Amino acid sequence: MLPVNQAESIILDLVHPLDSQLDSEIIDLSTATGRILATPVTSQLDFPHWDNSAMDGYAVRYTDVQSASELQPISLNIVEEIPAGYQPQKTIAAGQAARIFTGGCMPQGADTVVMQEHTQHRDNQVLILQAPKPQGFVRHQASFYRAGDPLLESGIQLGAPEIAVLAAAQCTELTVYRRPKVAILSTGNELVTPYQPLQPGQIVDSNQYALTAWVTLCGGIPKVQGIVRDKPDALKQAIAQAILAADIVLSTGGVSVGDYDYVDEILAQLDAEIHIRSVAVKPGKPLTVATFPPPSQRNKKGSSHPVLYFGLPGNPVSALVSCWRFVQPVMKKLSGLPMQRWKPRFIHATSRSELKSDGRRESYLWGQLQLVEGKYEFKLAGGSHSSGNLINLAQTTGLAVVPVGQTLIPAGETVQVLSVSL
Ligand SMILES: Nc1nc2c(c(=O)[nH]1)N[C@H]1C(S)=C(S)[C@@H](COP(=O)(O)OP(=O)(O)OC[C@H]3O[C@@H](n4cnc5c(N)ncnc54)[C@H](O)[C@@H]3O)O[C@H]1N2
Ligand code: MOO
Ligand SMILES: [Mg+2]
Repeated sequence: MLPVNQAESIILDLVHPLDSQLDSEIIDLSTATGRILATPVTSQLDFPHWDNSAMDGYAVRYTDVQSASELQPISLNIVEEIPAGYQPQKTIAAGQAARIFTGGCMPQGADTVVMQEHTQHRDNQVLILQAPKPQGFVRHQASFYRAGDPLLESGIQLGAPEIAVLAAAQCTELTVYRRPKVAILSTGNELVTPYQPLQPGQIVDSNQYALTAWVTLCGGIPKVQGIVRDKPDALKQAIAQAILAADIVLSTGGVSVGDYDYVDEILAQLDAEIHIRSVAVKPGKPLTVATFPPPSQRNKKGSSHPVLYFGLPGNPVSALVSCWRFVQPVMKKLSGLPMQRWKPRFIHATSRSELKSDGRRESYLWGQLQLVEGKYEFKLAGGSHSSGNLINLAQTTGLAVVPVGQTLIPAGETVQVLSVSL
């Protein structure tokens, strides 16, 4: 059994991130949410595009109004009205002002905006009741961003603010990394789909659904391979097919020492290189990690990297915890995210209850990470912490770690919690 940190570094060393040229695609802005830029983006537009007003008020020449006060207001002639979207036609001369609204273009000659609250409007005249700051309330062209400068770097994942920036910059075609393809297969004679009636001894293949959901949330493309029976020939065929379909293969079940646990044997028959067979982690001890050589014969578009195979344990909690702990950083690293985004995130939190372990394996206890008055707390899920109990896994946001050699973390103590949120 490998210690968790050793397993982690072996696994992460096996990952070849997608290639920014060979593994990229051009997509439209409207479908870009969640995608990762493969090339930097530059805009040909300045931000703001032109000098404009930050307030509803009057565009003036600062020198005209610098001495204005309530006692000695200064009167200016209004020569034009400038709502947003209107191109000013007049140049503001001495003694003149333009009525202007937020977002309106500054007219020639004016350099300052006086907010409406510091003025009095009479017919076509405005009284300035307070001296503004020079250039006050003017948003100057290119003061936020200058055309041609770098706008967004490659490796950035596109969320709402980035999508807004790209839209404003009229960058409507984007080069992003393709989404990693992940083949998912479940092994087990006892498995049926959620749509089939259960016969005695059968259970539902929940892992297929859990992993499909998780891969989708990670930004991958799940390639659902279905249920494979615990028969060597069927398994061999299914694994051979899965590695053709994907960058990563996730199988569940069949990796322990039982008579029907064939995964490792089949991987060896298919000439996979097996890097890990078990890890000192609870849950998730039987974890097989293997690679298949690059698919050189396959006439596949994209870079040729080894296919990474994860033989995850069948127990539903073990399968998902193994994914969170070991495969989540793999997915992120593969996807083109920079290191600070793919490294597992451990958070110091105060445990609300005592956390127990047998001390032999690094134990991961599931529950919720909560921010209480600015500090993280860990709330252990109630009920059994058996790796077969997926029921209380619902709503998990963190996994509290009890290190090897430790059997108890008392309530109120600090614990390291792996955040599983994406
Ligand atoms: N003698 C030993 N027995 C076991 C050991 C051990 O060290 N010595 N390790 C135990 C641990 S820990 C785990 S974890 C499991 C892992 O078993 P496998 O990966 O071989 O998985 P299976 O035997 O196929 O199934 C285990 C369990 O999970 C259920 N299962 C399987 N697939 C699914 C699925 N797709 N959806 C939902 N549930 C699934 C299956 O019915 C079994 O109950 O081995 C222990 N045994
Ligand atoms: O490792 Mo198993 O996952 O303890 O149940
Ligand atoms: Mg088994």
